[in-house]
Amino acid sequence: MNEQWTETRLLEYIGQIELPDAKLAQVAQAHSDQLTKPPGSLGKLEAVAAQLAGITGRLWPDLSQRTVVIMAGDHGVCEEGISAFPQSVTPQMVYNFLQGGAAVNVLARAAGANVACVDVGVAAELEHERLISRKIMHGTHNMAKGAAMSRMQAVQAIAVGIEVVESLFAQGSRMFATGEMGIGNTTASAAIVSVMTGISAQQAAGRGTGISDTMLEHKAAVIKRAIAVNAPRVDDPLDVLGKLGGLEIAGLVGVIIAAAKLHCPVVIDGYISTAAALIAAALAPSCKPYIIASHQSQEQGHVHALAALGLAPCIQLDLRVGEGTGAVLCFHFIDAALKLMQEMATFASAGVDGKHADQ
Ligand SMILES: O=C(O)c1ccc[n+]([C@@H]2O[C@H](COP(=O)([O-])O)[C@@H](O)[C@H]2O)c1
Ligand SMILES: Cc1cc2nc[nH]c2cc1C
Repeated sequence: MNEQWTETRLLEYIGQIELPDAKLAQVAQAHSDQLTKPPGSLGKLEAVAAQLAGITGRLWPDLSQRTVVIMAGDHGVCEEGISAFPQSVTPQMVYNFLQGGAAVNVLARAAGANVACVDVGVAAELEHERLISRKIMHGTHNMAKGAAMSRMQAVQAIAVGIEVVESLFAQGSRMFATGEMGIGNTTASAAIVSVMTGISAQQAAGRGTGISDTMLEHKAAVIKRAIAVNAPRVDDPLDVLGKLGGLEIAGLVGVIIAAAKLHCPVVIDGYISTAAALIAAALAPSCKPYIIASHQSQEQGHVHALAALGLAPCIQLDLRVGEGTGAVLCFHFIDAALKLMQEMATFASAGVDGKHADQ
């Protein structure tokens, strides 16, 4: 473990996040308006290209080196019977990521992305040469009975995310996707989303890995109990994260914050990643313009979580696997947006009459 992070150090780090370059984003949009298409007709692809220019400070950023960071952690709340799968699947899937056989590995290879897998809190001893071992604790405590972790542990897990991204950046990565693995983490995410957005536990609870109607009702009751037992303070994101969070969710908070600090786009995945984004945005509002929402998950609370962040997802494929799958898929759209900006002819260069009837 590297040097301990204090809350003050974290807030100082957050204070260094700069706003994106709004002028360059405007220049990118003006260029887009010169391309041979009706203005705005490439929709979100145009908006993303302008956002990338603002984030990176370059009209044609080189984002070819990109990494999906998979944070793995376990959840004490599993003892309440809220998942369709046993906790042992978390370490087993970590080895699957490291061997390259999971859905996210296949999609990452197709999108030219590296996979970085981090043990931030798996409840088993893991050893592998490619594993980034930064375990804070062996899974969280059961949030239905008390705090999932201490405030200090939440800060340390955020610091893991920051340090991992700083190190990947030093190795050349310029775009990040958030991924995670943790049996039980849709319960922790739902609790966070419920507190941060004001939706009920029933609205926030989803089927996760595929639970029955009866289990879904029980899961909502567990989430409600966890919120009542812990009484998290909604205006204190570290309090919410410590009491209801997962270690991998905290790790992803750090990933988002560090990407913003380093002027890199960070593409968020499904429900768990968006719960992390809600905490990150509350802790560091300046990181919000660096976030790109990839997809809308099947988890019923996801649409509310994205709306609370003011984010619209790029795609809707009914995914609910997590791992960073949807975020990595979104890299293809980002590549497409940049290629259009760079390779399309302008009205002037192609001799196409670009005068709009209303002008
Ligand atoms: O990303 C999502 O929206 C998503 C939705 C449902 C399930 N998951 C994945 O499934 C696991 C959590 O499901 P559960 O039922 O154990 O809470 C965890 O490893 C997540 O990566 C992920
Ligand atoms: C098999 C399996 C793979 C996963 N990937 C992310 N969460 C998962 C949960 C399960 C159960």
